[in-house]
Amino acid sequence: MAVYTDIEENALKNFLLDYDLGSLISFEGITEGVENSNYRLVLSSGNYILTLFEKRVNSAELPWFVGYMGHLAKNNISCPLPIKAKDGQALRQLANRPALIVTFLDGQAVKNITEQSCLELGRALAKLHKAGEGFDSERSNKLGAQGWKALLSQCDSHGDQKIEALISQTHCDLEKVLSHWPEPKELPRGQIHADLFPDNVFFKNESLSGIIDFYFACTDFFAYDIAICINAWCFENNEHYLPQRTAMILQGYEEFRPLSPLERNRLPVLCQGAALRFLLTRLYDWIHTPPGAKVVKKNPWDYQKRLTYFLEHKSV
Ligand SMILES: Nc1ncnc2c1ncn2[C@@H]1O[C@H](COP(=O)(O)OP(=O)(O)O)[C@@H](O)[C@H]1O
Ligand SMILES: N[C@@H](CCOP(=O)(O)O)C(=O)O
Repeated sequence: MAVYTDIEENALKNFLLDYDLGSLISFEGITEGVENSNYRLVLSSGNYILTLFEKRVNSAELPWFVGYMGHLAKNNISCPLPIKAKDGQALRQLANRPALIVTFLDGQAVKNITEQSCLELGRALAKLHKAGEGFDSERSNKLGAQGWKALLSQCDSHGDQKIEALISQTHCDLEKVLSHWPEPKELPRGQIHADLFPDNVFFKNESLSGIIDFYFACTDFFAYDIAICINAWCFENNEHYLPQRTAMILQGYEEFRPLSPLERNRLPVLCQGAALRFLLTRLYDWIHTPPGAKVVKKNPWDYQKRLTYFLEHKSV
């Protein structure tokens, strides 16, 4: 459960006085997620999500996320819309954390990934990339290739042999990936979601209904966002790669944004990098998450398997 920060009912009621959203009916911490503390709010005006930003989010960058989500919502992307308080500001403070209320999206994460859901994912991703073109403020990818070595250097096994082996193998794999990582100008770039896992894509009546969790969004290669989706959506039981799912993501994507031959050609290395990025953050969290935190830690070895797959197979 990802609730790192508890909130008191009275503090929440006081906080809500700054908004025109009516009165508090109920609220509860949300069990899913790993990054921030999320609460579902039932207010007299409807349902909302309250996020208290934790560890990885730099509060100076929050206005970028708020601006980006607002821009997407204005451009017909079904995503959470930040709610402004009476003073016109969406970003506030609660329980000593930066806090944001956004609209609640209907729908649920897909239970069984199908080729049809991958097709819809590809379409939605291309539309997201196109819609982001009008938002020209840049946010560098802090978890991009230039940050991987620093992240790995902060991982210490503390004598655990299994983790030691993972760290040591990752040092070798990281060098391999970096040795042929594309130069910044080599591929088309723009605003990307950067964490479009199945839990961040909602479906309703079998159709894709919305995208959430934009707090890793940044400016990077569009094709890297596709590579993240291939990692997250196209493996069965974390073991078996299903290329037909990738084909469907690409088919859906190219209906709205055709890939250049170079983007296609670089997809395998981008898939390696995407696997490595999630391996690294999961490894970091595996080691650093405090024992009492109400969060289910994610398994880094699942992404080591993907990385090994993409290092051994140079096509997607
Ligand atoms: N705008 C939203 N509408 C509906 N549910 C949401 C919304 N934002 C978050 N949630 C719920 O909260 C959960 C955790 O949100 P998420 O942004 O993925 O958290 P984290 O960034 O901490 O991992 C989601 O899986 C979803 O169930
Ligand atoms: N998707 C990442 C972790 C971030 O979790 P989310 O709940 O914010 O999507 C991973 O699987 O490692």
